[in-house]
Amino acid sequence: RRKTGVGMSSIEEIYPISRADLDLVRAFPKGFLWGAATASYQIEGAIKEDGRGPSIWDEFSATPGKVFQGHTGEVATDHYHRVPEDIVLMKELGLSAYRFSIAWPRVLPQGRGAINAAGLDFYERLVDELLAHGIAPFVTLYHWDLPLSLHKVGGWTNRDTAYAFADYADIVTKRLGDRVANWITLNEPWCSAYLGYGCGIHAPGIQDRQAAFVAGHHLLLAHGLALPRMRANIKSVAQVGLSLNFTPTYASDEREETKRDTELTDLFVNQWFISPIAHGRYPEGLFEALEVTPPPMQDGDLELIGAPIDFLGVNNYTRDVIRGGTIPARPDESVKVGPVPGACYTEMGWEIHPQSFNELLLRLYHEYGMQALYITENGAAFKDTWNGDGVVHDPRRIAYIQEYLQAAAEAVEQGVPLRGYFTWSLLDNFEWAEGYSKRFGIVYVDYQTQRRIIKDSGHWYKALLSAHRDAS
Ligand SMILES: OC[C@@H]1[C@@H](O)[C@H](O)[C@@H](O)c2nc(CNc3ccccc3)cn21
Repeated sequence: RRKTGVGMSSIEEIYPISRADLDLVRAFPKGFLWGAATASYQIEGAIKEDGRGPSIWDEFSATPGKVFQGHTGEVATDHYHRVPEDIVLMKELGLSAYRFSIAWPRVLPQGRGAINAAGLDFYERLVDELLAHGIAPFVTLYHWDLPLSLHKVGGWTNRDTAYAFADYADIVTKRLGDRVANWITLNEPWCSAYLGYGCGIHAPGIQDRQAAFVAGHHLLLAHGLALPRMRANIKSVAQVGLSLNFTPTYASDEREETKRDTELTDLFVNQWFISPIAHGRYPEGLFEALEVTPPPMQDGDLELIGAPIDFLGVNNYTRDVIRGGTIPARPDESVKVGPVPGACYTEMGWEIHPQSFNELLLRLYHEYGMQALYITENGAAFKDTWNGDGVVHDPRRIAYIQEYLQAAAEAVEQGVPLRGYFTWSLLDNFEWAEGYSKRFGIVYVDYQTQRRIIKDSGHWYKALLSAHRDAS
């Protein structure tokens, strides 16, 4: 074990940080939260244990052809049985916060009605263990694992599901609202709506654009209905937000059709959800561009949806470069060009482009008036290999996080109210339709043994977080 080459303090770690890293962390204010993120279906396993009910992802991943090599979340990283060791790992990494999601079907196996005490108890123990280790819980209430019984009566295309979500949020915040100060209602409703009901590559696997917009509205309504119920149960200092995914869109050339298609893609990918949340209205031209009719709304819906949030969770990984079609292509069919000369890509085929991350943060602050932002997901999948000892070299992930943090630091210096950063992900885990073929963790998981091995990026992240503590 050797001391860092240039650190200000005697940080003992396997992976040295650079002078540039030390300058980087100084850009972030005292109290900036450094964390890692996960989600229930991707890490817990134990899908039939202690009264958990089935979710749409249980059914979808068990359906042949839906997930890479038929992988499922049945075992995942077995986190359900490894909470104490995984929290020791978080402590070892020096995390000041941990973002995780609660599985709705563990708490309400039928989605509504009877509460599964063992499910609530599991999350209470998880929260108490985090607090005992000085790690702030950031709780996502919905990260895509909808109770199957609600899907059977329409899922997110049924307005009642929004009311069921508000009841679920009420139950969870009644139990944990005295201890959890950071709440995220929904993770990426765009993915739930469009990937789940529009193109169908995610659960429940429906291919119907109109249904996607009906589902999207009910997801937003769920958020809006839950807000007051949650605020009644949590401490006055606690904060509630939601996490939205953004993929900034750039024109590949100066042609008018390219500029038009780029703007329409931006409408569809980036404005669809932030506009109702920030401005209480859907973006002008969205429904026409997608050739759908406006989803059924009731009076008061948009006011509920546009109620103030305390922070916006920003999930960003990449950008899209668009080339215009000769006829107006629907934005969900826009032509994404690649590879971009000189660009680098992750294993997901996502371009590494920190500049677009910086520009996104500035836009969310200036155009949408967000008064507090957390990066609730940012990270990269690369071909990580483990040779059976305690080391996993992942220099490209270190470089990716360094570059994106540099872009975030510049946004902070430009006045963006960024309060924290959660890398995706703490652990390698079930990557939805890609199964276990894609590794995003700063900790490697050997799925044969469930052994956790901190990657070089985890050691580097630990040293960076320590340097920030020393510099604050
Ligand atoms: O793919 C990595 C993670 C995933 O594991 C998380 O559960 C999910 O919250 C998540 N969202 C994104 C970004 N979303 C996105 C959506 C459409 C195209 C590209 C990225 C990446 N990720």
